Amino acid sequence: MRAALIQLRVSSGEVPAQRWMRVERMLSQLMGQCVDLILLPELWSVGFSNFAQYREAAEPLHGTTLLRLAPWARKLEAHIMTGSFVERCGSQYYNTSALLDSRGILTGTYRKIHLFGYDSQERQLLTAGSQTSEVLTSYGVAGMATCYDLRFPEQFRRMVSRSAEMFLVCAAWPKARAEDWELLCRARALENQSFLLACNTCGTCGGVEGGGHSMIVSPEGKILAQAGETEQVLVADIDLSETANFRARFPALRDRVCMS
Ligand SMILES: NC(=O)CCC(=O)C(=O)O
Repeated sequence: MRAALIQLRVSSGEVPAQRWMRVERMLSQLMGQCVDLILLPELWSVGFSNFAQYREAAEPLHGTTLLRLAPWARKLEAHIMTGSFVERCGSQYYNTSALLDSRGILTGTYRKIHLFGYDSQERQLLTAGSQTSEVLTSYGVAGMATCYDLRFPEQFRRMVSRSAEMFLVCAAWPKARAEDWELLCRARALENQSFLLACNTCGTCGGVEGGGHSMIVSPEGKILAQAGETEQVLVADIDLSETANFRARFPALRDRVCMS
């Protein structure tokens, strides 16, 4: 499987339309590259730290993000994990990401469970999701998660218990905690013997510098590909049979003991 992570620069000085233009340009550059799965970061259109814009930027589930990305999924014949957007549902607002299949059909959604309360208004403005998300794709079962969720191993273990074989993570993780980012991405992959694809932002939004370093981690916890600190598309080939092979060779997941 060939994956492409669109590490987008999200800066306060820009309007979402400018980011959309760059995203669509990067998607058009993927034409002919036989990419199977594309990921975008967390709240890339509004900007994670642009809290004052959340309400105005909110959209229904089948809103702008899905409507604009679905034709790209069809054109590129690739799954697209849309990154997250502010979803409006009745009077509630969520940090929601979606997975489109290569026909542009919505196959999975995830509402961020762990909202970030430190130095952030996310927890005041949004409602937390309550369900993990495991989506059956043509490449296996994908578990979806968002940024701060990386600090909660029980969420990833639950997804593995529900058959996840790889994790798709969108993020707006700051440079200030870059070491945590790498450590947590590798730990969640290794302890769950699963591929982990994590797509981050870069640029400075609301005074917070995005850390970049989007990465693809193997089920053995090794970084297979990693972006730098600037805007770029990270493309890498992944051998998904490694998951089953490693789980059979070193069957730690079979030795789980129920602690509750
Ligand atoms: N967008 C986020 O969830 C930020 C998380 C973060 O900065 C951290 O966990 O540290």
